[in-house]
Amino acid sequence: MPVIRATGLRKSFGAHAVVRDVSFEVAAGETLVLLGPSGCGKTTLLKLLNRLIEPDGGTVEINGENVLSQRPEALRRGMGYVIQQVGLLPHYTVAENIAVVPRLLGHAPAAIAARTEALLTRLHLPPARYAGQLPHQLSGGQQQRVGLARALAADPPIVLLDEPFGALDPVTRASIRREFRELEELKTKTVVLVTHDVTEAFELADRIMLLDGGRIQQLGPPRELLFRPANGFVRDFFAAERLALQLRTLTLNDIFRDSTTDDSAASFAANITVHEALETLTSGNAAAFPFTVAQLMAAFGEALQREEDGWKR
Ligand SMILES: Nc1ncnc2c1ncn2[C@@H]1O[C@H](COP(=O)(O)OP(=O)(O)OP(=O)(O)O)[C@@H](O)[C@H]1O
Repeated sequence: MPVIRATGLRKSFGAHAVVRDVSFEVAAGETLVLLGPSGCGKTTLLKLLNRLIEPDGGTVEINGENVLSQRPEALRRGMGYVIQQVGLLPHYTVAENIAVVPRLLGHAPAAIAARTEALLTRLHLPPARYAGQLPHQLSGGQQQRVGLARALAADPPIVLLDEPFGALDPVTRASIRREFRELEELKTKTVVLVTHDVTEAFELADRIMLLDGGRIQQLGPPRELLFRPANGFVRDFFAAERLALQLRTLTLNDIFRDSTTDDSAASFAANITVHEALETLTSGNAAAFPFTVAQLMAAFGEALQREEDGWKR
């Protein structure tokens, strides 16, 4: 049974239809990324899941139960929620901010303290230094980490994230994203994440839902949207970053799979991406793999050709 099942969701503001007949499922432990241009309805769709917005039509079921049969407060406590503006309480310390939901749930103070400490440590905010600080004493990136810690504090099985790295510069954004991806805490959770950043979507998603004008244009694994676009909108949406996305999507396994030039794919981690291998090879570690940059790029070119041919067939 899917953890989240949305069926025929519709929402208008006045005459403006913002979400139009949207249906999807999210499996346990899956990360679904809602992607699309500004105003396409991503945030509205996310808020329909935790009843911050009620639909005009359609249903949302969480673990098979219609959300309308649950009290909104109870529902939201089972779903961590991170908003773009972080929304930390300015007069609460970092630790107090993180403890808000566990306190509401009546968790024991000692358990809350232990959990707060563990989360701060994992998010690279040493508790001895940061637990007692106020939000305004932190950088934007640190505040967003606290926002994430707060969403995870009560250990909710579902986490909803609306542009969680939105306020950051690109470099900080990329590094926090890496930490986020490696966070043990999130690997077991069902995550729905909103972004308009294509690279972010490709790095984090198990599946991407690309929206335009309140409708799903395509829903599938990143490589499917890239290599099998369902329509012109999908193709155009990724056009500007196509090569970068292909480098991040194809793995060594993919490009050396049918290759006669190299059959030693098994001798290295074949599930790393071409992008990662290139970074390693060009950062002074030329002996890291049994192939050169030129051989890697040739194999990559051949793999792209195979994908294109497969598409034409
Ligand atoms: N409460 C509201 N009242 C009226 N219109 C709204 C309301 N909330 C959202 N809208 C409109 O609905 C449309 C979709 O908004 P939404 O925030 O879901 O888009 P989004 O894809 O998340 O965009 P962004 O990436 O810019 O945040 C927008 O045109 C917005 O102006």
